[in-house]
Amino acid sequence: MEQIRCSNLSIGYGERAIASGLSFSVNAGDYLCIVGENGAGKSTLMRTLLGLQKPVSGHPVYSPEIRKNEIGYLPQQLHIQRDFPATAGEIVLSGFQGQTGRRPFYRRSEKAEARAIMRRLCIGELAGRSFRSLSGGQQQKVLLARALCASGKILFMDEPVTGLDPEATREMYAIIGELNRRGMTIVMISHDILSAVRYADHILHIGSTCFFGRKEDYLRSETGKRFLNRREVGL
Ligand SMILES: Nc1ncnc2c1ncn2[C@@H]1O[C@H](COP(=O)(O)OP(=O)(O)OP(=O)(O)O)[C@@H](O)[C@H]1O
Repeated sequence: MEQIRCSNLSIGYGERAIASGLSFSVNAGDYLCIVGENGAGKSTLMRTLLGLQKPVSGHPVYSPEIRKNEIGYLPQQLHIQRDFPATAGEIVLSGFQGQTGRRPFYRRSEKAEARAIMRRLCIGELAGRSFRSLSGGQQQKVLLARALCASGKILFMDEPVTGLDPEATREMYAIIGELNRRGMTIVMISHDILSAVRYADHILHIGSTCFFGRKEDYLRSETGKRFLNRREVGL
């Protein structure tokens, strides 16, 4: 089932387009990686898909079956957010904030679900710990758990493994893979092209040349070959 479709979408700021002619679709259960050079507009595209940034022209179309509270977002992390003075449990629960409206408290069912999500990510025992005392990998799992409170169907992630050590990176990819196997649609920006082509089933490459399609076709395409070669020789 198709969940998102973009036809000839232009993204940018004000009148200025950063990337144009973007056409792609995302189906239920897809694992899509968005790749491309620095500054190509990957984060801008993700924010546009989430309705946080106005498109220059065109607009993303969501299936009517997708409700806003079924879409989770793990934004690119800034150091400043990591100093947040709250417990890990409070941070995870705040993922329900979009759904509480004016209600100044969380429902018992929300608390139970937050606990269940934390247990699923093996961070249940961190609930009472201060967020800023956690390691980078633990913090990222807490932020992923927070995003999962709001994502029944689609999870958007902007470079979720940046700054993590190899072990924490492997764990994050394993968790994301497991969520995808359970049916969650994954849309991820990745700088790590080798992991992108390892884990994703679809690739959207934006930049001076664009590509959208299955991973196998990306690997055979000129865009894909050029980008992978450049990365492998460390340019
Ligand atoms: N709020 C903004 N106003 C104007 N221009 C912006 C704004 N945010 C980003 N840009 C510009 O838009 C372009 C694309 O930025 P974006 O962060 O989307 O690229 P990216 O592909 O995610 O980059 P990176 O790989 O470095 O994370 C850049 O030239 C950036 O300077």
